Amino acid sequence: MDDRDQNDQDRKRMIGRWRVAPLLRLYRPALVAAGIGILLSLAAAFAVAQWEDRVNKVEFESAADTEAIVMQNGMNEYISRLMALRTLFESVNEEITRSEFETFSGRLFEHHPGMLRIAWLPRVNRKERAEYEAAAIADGISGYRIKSLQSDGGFATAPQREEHFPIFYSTQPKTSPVYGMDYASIPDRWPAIERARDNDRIAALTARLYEPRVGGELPNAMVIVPVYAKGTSRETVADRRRNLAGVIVGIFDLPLLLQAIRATTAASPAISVNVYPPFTGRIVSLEQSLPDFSSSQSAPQSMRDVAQGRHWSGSLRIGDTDWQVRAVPAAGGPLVTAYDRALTVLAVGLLLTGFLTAYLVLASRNSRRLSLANRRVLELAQTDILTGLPNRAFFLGRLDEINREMREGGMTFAILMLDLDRFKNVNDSLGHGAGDLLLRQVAQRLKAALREHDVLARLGGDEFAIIQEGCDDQRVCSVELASRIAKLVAEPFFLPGHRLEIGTSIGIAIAPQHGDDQEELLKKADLALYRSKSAGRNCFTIYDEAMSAELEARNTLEGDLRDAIARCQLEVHYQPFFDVTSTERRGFEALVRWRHPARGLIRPDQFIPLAEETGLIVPLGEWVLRRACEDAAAWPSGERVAVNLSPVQFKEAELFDVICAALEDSGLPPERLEIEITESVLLERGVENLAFMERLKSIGVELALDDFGTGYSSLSYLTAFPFDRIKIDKSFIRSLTLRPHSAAIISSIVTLARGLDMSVTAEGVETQEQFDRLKTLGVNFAQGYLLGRPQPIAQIGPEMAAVRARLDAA
Ligand SMILES: Nc1nc2c(ncn2[C@@H]2O[C@@H]3COP(=O)(O)O[C@H]4[C@@H](O)[C@H](n5cnc6c(=O)[nH]c(N)nc65)O[C@@H]4COP(=O)(O)O[C@H]3[C@H]2O)c(=O)[nH]1
Repeated sequence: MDDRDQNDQDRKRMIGRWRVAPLLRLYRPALVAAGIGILLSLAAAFAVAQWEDRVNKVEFESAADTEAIVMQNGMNEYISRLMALRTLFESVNEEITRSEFETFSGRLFEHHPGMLRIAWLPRVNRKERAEYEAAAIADGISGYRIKSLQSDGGFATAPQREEHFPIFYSTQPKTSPVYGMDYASIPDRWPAIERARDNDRIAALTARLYEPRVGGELPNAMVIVPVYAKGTSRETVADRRRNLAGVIVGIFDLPLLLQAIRATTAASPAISVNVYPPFTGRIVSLEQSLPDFSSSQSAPQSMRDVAQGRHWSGSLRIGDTDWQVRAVPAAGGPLVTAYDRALTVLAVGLLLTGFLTAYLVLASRNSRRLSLANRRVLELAQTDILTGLPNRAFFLGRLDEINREMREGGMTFAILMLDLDRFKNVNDSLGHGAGDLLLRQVAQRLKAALREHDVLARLGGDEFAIIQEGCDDQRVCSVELASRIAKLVAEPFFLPGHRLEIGTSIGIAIAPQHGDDQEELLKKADLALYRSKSAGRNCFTIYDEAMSAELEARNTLEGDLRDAIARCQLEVHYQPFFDVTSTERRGFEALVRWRHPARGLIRPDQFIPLAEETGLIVPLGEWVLRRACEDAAAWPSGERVAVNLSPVQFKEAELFDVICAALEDSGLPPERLEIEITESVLLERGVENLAFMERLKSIGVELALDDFGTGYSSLSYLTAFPFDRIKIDKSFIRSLTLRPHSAAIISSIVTLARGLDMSVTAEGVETQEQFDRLKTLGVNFAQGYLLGRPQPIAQIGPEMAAVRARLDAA
């Protein structure tokens, strides 16, 4: 795994703390919609099903009502035919002959297919028995005799009794054995005859035929119509018993009868009607005797079936009995609730739910994609591309979070601000590619020094920051970490072809001790860092309150400095420099002073860095330049003025014009102006600065390399840039008489300068001894307290006289 992958994972781990979102939560809207949709669809389908059911019920009951009325009318019609036969029997004077009976019955059969059999059973008393039997035989029924039905189904000659009701006429062929069968001898039929007789009403019962119709296994409806003797009274039961002439028996094939009625009345095929025998004292197994009068195969098979499903109950009056009628919707017919509308509603509901769910799933997916993309953008926005570390934005966000957590939890944490020392040099000398490589290596080392939950970020450039938390003693912990880091970063780095040594300055602020808001803590860590930097780099500093006081003082100073230029509080002092050989004065270096109304005279060391940081050096420098040119214009023509230019001024595009304007306005010849620059100017913008220096040289201005020996003192600068003079820093001069190798260095500088056609000025010459040694070493010019301190312009004259005397005496 390379560094970038590792960084990627680390970053994801950090950012991942707040980005976990379960899939279920993502699809929650779709799932909720699906759930609600299914429930609503089911509820709507259920409501529609109920409604369909109600509508069907009403339709079914109305159809069943109609059907029952039609059946009753049809049955009444059959009964009325038998009543007509009774009328025939009761109205004629003569006895009805067999042929008349057959003719009448034949008509009945013709129009009423449900009429299975008709018979005439005269009332025969004991005395008339023989006469009747003889008459029947004479009428063509051979062997006619009054018979009683035996339990084995056979016949025996009926025993003598008071009265018999034998079949005399019948629609059966004359050869049928039923002729002569005495109904008075059959247990269930005799009571029916008695009921009919006593009540003068048609009695009805279920009966199995002695000679069943082929395939007719179901009981038939038998009706018994009493026939009384013509002209006799039937007022009282006694009258009726006395005057009964016989009974007409009609046997209905109920299935056929009802089907015929339904056929002729165009009954609705949507219902199936079943008729059951009336309840009687006998135990009748209704399940077993269930007749199915419908044509449907799938009709209910039992009363229980009927009762369980949708059904209609009524009765069919046959004679003196009420037959039970049950109607059910014909299977597969229109009155069976098909629930097609409910199913349609359910299907449409589910379809819509499906569409909505699919839409929400897609929308959720899209939003997830979008949020992932957003997260990626956020990750990128919070990542430093170069090192893969979190960037400033992430750091500040995290700092805010940790700050809040800590405030609530009452714990502490530390911020460590890091700034690499001399990184700029690497960038400038080896190029940005090398600088980038170095930053990556630094990032890796820093990461290695941290625990997993510490936050490390690159804030930009060569600035890194760390949040360290979770220590018992945060101060001790942060110091340990800072020293570990300082040591790690001080170790050499190896870039292709280069071994580099840098360092890091660290500023530490501890929360909540040093503040409880993000801005304050960062400011204090920065202050501490600033202190580390000014303390000599590759060290760490913990913030203390004095730093803030210092900052405050600095801020005040900055404000004052802004006013200083406008209020003419700045002064230029001049320090002379002399030709070492001739002891002739060659000119003055212009050194700015600030006459502060409260603090008195302030030296440039105390405000130039501030002016450079704040950019005030630009107007300040221009003011000094103009003043120096103006003052120098009045000096003897052989004396020059040297003016310091800050690296910050070098970045100003108008600097050349500013110098030209100062020369022009003052009338000072350019050859009498010397510009002093430090090596740091050469470190950056080398090409541009070289061009600028060439331009100055082209108009005659001289250039001096100031403070030589304090910075990098790269000899390559001397050859690359067109300097006229090298100014050896006073630190060398100070050690000149103390350390022998200082003299050797100065000697080589002099040799080098000569070779490059440059002159050498020694700064900070304070003693005669130094002066003499410099003279011996071949230094061209000397400047220092021995020769004259920086003085206001007004004091230059008297001072100079004293100096001259001193030099001459030497
Ligand atoms: N100990 C000791 N010191 C001596 C002796 N002879 C001269 N000096 C001091 O050495 C400094 C020489 O100036 P510098 O190296 O250009 O160093 C200057 C220069 O870099 C900067 N500076 C002064 N004026 C200006 C200005 O107008 N513009 C800019 N950009 N920088 C300025 O401030 C620095 C300090 O200036 P000063 O405080 O005036 O300090 C001056 C001067 O007073 C000596 O014998 N012994």
